[in-house]
Amino acid sequence: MAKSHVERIERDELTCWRVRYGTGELLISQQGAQILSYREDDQPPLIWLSEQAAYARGQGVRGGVPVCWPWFGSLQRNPQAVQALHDDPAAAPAHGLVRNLDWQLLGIESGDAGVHLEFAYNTATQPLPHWPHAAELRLSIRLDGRLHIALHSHNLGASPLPISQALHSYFAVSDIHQVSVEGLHGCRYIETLEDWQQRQQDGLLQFSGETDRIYLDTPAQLSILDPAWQRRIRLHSSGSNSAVLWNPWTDKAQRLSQFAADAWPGMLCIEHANVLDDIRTLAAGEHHQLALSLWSEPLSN
Ligand SMILES: O=P(O)(O)OC[C@H]1O[C@@H](O)[C@H](O)[C@@H](O)[C@@H]1O
Repeated sequence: MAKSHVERIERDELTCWRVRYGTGELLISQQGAQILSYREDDQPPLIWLSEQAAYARGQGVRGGVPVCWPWFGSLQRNPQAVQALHDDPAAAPAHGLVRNLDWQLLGIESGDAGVHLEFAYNTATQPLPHWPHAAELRLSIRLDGRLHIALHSHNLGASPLPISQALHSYFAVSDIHQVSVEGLHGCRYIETLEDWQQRQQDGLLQFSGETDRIYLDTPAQLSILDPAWQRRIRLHSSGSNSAVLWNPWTDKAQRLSQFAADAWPGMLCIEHANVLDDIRTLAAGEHHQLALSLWSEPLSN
């Protein structure tokens, strides 16, 4: 029977929970309900956390799985309907408003089958700056040999609520030059580094320079093939048909906060999302769930 254990710890200014189940260990901060790291004892981390991460109030932590909501990326690059919910789109921060705020921990269930934590953020009781709308967010995190993350949005208002969002997951890889992403063949993508031109993926995605792409019509199953670490990270999602693939490479790495200049070969972001023509408009009272399960398999499988 796998053993489980949950303990509350402080990392500098942030309250966190360290969660163990069997060979798995998760670290989660209350700020942003952000998964900071995830590893299984017998292998390198699955989720990457920067060596230069700062655990400071009001500042996103570099790495883990930040929640981007109620918009993803630059608000001004979002469809007009998403921008219109904000009082001042030109002054809005990237990646929405909830990644730097404390969420409420609703409960922890720990048992033989796994450990489950549930966080909530209610914009009716904890208003967001310049975004005067009522919605409840829930983030469910379950560790049971695999990691399951579900971001649930509920429109509490009387009008339709258009949102974009993402689980901005940073994955740990042996060396970005050697990994491939499987499952994107045939998908349209927006090349944000070249005037947001639309292109189409042909075959596996491999990396040879700065990458910042928005893939559309994405399937429910993607994977990261990592021969040097002899593993494949499986990613199964629901409620999402878009994904952002990002590696800053050499130059952008030097400009990023909390990011060592030589850290870029060891990480890859695959951000399961609802962006561009995959944004979701929740009718009054409607719910939407964006979910991701991840685990690794040895390459012989
Ligand atoms: O530094 P931030 O706000 O966490 O954003 C990191 C990256 O997030 C990615 O989602 C974007 O596509 C990149 O363009 C961006 O640089």
